Amino acid sequence: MVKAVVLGASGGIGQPLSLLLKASPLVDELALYDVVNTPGVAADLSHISSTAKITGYLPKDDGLKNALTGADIVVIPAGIPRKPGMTRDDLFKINAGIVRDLATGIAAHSPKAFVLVISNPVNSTVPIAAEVLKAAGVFDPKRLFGVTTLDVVRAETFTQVYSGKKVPSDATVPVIGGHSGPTIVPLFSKVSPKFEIPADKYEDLVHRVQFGGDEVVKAKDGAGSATLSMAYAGFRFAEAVIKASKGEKGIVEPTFVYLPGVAGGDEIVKATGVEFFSTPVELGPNGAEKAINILDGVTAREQELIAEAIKGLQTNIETGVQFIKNPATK
Ligand SMILES: NC(=O)c1ccc[n+]([C@@H]2O[C@H](COP(=O)([O-])OP(=O)(O)OC[C@H]3O[C@@H](n4cnc5c(N)ncnc54)[C@H](O)[C@@H]3O)[C@@H](O)[C@H]2O)c1
Ligand SMILES: O=C(O)C[C@H](O)C(=O)O
Repeated sequence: MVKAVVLGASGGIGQPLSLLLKASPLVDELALYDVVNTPGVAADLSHISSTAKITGYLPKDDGLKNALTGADIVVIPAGIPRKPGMTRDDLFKINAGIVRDLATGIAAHSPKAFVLVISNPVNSTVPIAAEVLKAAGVFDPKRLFGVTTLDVVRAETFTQVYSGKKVPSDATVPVIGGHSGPTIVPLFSKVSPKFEIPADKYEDLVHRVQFGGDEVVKAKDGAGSATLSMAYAGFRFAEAVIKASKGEKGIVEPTFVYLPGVAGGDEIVKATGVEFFSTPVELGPNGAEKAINILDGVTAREQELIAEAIKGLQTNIETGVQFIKNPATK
């Protein structure tokens, strides 16, 4: 039996993500939580004939507790999205508190669940969730993930656009680092099986992967950021976590994790100097079983991109950690 919970289920990401989870044969029970509209969204989805039993909760009547109790996997797309001219870090002021409060609920009501954080800025909201879980004494680094799958999906898509060739279906373009502008580092040299990127397209391709989110924010013109592609990516990652938890072997996805708590992570901390980092992670029954170090043998240009990413990440991570450790200074 798998119980999935979506926190922020009535939003632009939350609704299509809930639709995909409701339609999935991997999910037996689906609980939707938001500060608005969940009874309606749940009623609507309940008419779909897939097997997942669905319920909707609002904050009243212990809604968060009831949604989370018994959860195996909790996906968090709660929080405000960007408008043109904003960076993801501009969302911190509001979203940091939202993620802190939801993580507090998870610590109390579903401390063993896999927690997938979508809310931006991911580079800071994941450290916030980690600090909340640590303070409650229930932090398991193998079970907390920042969802960076949309960067991987974009890298796969744009690679095809720029090369004019189909990326083999068994190939993943690894994207490492974090989830904002220059902290996003696609490693085209590490695509396996090998896939040549035309040299004259390389810089444009990297830029599109790093700033793909801005393209959508601009096109939506004040109506938010990526929602449908994010729901697709969020579902892809949630499905990977669920399949691995059921024993399926060989599932590897890049994701933003707390490295010191994941096997293989220390080596990456040594190389980067940061404790939270997105890297390909082998998933298993307990979550993140192994952080895979793909930093060796990257190109000189990729080396530069990684150094730039680390600078940004250091600040973002510290901002998140301090928000919980020293709330008075915020
Ligand atoms: N990780 C990624 O790759 C990625 C991609 C796209 C968007 N995002 C981020 O995801 C977040 C959501 O984006 P969206 O477009 O769905 O926004 P949205 O405004 O459409 O939806 C957010 C939902 O969160 C709900 N919410 C607010 N406070 C809440 C709380 N305390 N508890 C529960 N629900 C709460 C709102 O009511 C709303 O329904 C944003 O922060 C956005 O930047 C991340
Ligand atoms: O760009 C955004 O603000 C949303 C999201 O992080 C994205 O990459 O699309």
